[in-house]
Amino acid sequence: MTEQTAEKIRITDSTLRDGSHAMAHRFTEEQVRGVVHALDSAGVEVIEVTHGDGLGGSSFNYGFSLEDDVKLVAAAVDEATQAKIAVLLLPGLGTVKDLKMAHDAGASVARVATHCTEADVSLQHFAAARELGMETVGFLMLSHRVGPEELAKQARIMVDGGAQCVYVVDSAGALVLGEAQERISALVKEIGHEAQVGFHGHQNLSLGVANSVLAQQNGARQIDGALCALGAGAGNSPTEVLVATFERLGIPTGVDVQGAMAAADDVVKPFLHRLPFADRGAITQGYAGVYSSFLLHAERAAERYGVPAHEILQKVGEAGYVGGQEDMIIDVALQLAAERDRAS
Ligand SMILES: C[C@H](O)CC(=O)C(=O)O
Ligand SMILES: [Mn+2]
Repeated sequence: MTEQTAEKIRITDSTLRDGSHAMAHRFTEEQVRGVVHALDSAGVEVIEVTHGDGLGGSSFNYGFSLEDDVKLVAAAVDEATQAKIAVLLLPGLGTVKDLKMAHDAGASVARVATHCTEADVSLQHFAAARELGMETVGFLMLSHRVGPEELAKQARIMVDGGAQCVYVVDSAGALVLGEAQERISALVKEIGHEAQVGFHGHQNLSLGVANSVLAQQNGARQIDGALCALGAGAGNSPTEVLVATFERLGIPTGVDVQGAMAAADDVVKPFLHRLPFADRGAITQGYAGVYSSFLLHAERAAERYGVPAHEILQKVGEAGYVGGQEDMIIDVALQLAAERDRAS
């Protein structure tokens, strides 16, 4: 083991939020308690618990949750001894009222997510979160869609609005090494003296962990992961791999590597029906820059209309659809089915 003298980074585990996409939002209270107990015991400091699309996400368009978000947040808070419980909120989907209810249930970190060019819609949610005394984190989704300078300007808007950290969110798993690095550097330059910078990776091109290491080397101090990579698309950077890799690099995370590996293998793996995997659909998401949470929606449309999921995702990428436009997946599937019928 290398001697650890570098600045500590904070791992936020999103198994119980990004993993909700991969679980079709079917987490039970028992699963939430088991995962929180294991992560908390391993020393993970922040655990995110919400519907995959955040507070208020349970709906026809995004998929209904099995259990109410606030009930799961309360269970997570009850189970944790040291970890803070975070919630995600997409303005317009989740409201300030939802945030207050999550706060009343014990959530202490508010992560407010917007499309990478729409930071201004987060302002009232940051103000409300700060007023509630919550820690605030901004999430700039689909960060590959704009260049580093524009992304840094959006991060500035979030920080001026009350964000204490802003994440480069590689929602499509599309950022390739230097592309992640230059976005992190631009944010650190713009907001680094006032706020932290974070990185949220997806494994569609299998670069989540490598991009996270580059993010840390370029000044990111908060990094997201999920046990067994459980997340949308090919999943997130696996928490257990992140902590093992950072330990080998001499970067302290405060997380016990054996504890994280046990949490993945003994707690999460047994309830998974399918392990996140870079199959043709997920790779297409990274390659064509498609929002990872569109995967299951595309697979369902593929089955319903008899067209390949990867073809739907390729077209969705070409059209540039963003989170919230899940209904367009059906539209694309119908167009492909019509083309197929004309051709035959
Ligand atoms: C709502 C999204 O799933 C947030 C996220 O994790 C991402 O964009 O990636
Ligand atoms: Mn994600």
